Amino acid sequence: MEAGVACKLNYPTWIDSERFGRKSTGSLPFGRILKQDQKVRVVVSAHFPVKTSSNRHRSVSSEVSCSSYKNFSASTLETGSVQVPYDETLMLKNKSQEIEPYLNGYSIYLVGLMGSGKTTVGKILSYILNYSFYDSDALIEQEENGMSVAEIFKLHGESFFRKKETEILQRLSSKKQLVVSTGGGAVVQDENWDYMQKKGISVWLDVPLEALAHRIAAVGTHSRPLLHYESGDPYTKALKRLSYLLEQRGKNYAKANARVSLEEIAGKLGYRDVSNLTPTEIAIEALEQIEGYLKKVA
Ligand SMILES: Nc1ncnc2c1ncn2[C@@H]1O[C@H](COP(=O)(O)OP(=O)(O)OP(=O)(O)O)[C@@H](O)[C@H]1O
Ligand SMILES: O=C(O)C1=C[C@@H](O)[C@@H](O)[C@H](O)C1
Repeated sequence: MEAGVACKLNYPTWIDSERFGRKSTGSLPFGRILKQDQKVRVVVSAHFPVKTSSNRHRSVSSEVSCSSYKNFSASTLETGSVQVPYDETLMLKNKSQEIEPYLNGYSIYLVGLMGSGKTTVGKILSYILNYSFYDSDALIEQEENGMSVAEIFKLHGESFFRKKETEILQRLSSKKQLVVSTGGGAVVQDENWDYMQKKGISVWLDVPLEALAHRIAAVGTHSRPLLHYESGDPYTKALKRLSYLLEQRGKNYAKANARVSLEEIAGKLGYRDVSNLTPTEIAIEALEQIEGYLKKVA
């Protein structure tokens, strides 16, 4: 009787390169026919063409399986995984190319609490997708002759600011190929959702409150008027107010077409803390979630 031994190295999307073509996930198989009683030693060795100076690693799984000749339902003999360095910029580029046909020029509206990284991640997305970037808070400040959001709140009140925010979103809604970082409170008004959904996809950056409070405390609370109501050190002030805001707005953020949970990304990548995540890793996940949403509604 003849038998075949097959070996397979599974590789995930991010390992794709010109070498492997532009398939998504896949495997590199090889096989050999064995004569009766013949033994074979299998050594899995792979070189991944990832050029990177990064010391970040991800896991690639390997699998050795065996099947009888002409019978392709192989049984798995051994599975394992290797840690290989990866280049997050290359992964971001691959992901953006993969998503382009589905995205079809639709704008991306980032929603989330203050400090959730809408501006930081938004700029990365706009660069890689070749989209224009807008920050709705910054547009309001520009239109108010450079007055800061905090000054606008103080001088004209919150309702004036909210009206301006809606006007800005209405204006942006007629355009495609934008990445928009929206104000943290934009999700509260239904009208704003109509504008965001007109030619856009909404993405919620869901960041744990403690991480948000740390970020905000690091840059100071002075520019964020809604934190002025609280007392205590900057971290405590931020945490108290953000907890209240999330309670009020959680269901509004959850209306977004896609959700990017930093806790989930950290879990997936094996990081203990969300603060280990880079903005690029978050941007990659945002593209993945957008792709998932677009495939679902296609
Ligand atoms: N992944 C990250 N890791 C660590 N710090 C980050 C990350 N993303 C953003 N930050 C920092 O958090 C702060 C807030 O980020 P950013 O301005 O992008 O948030 P935002 O959602 O646009 O905030 P706002 O709505 O208040 O304008 C900045 O100091 C930024 O450098
Ligand atoms: O959460 C909010 O309501 C706000 C967030 C900021 O982006 C600004 O839009 C403003 O400070 C209000």
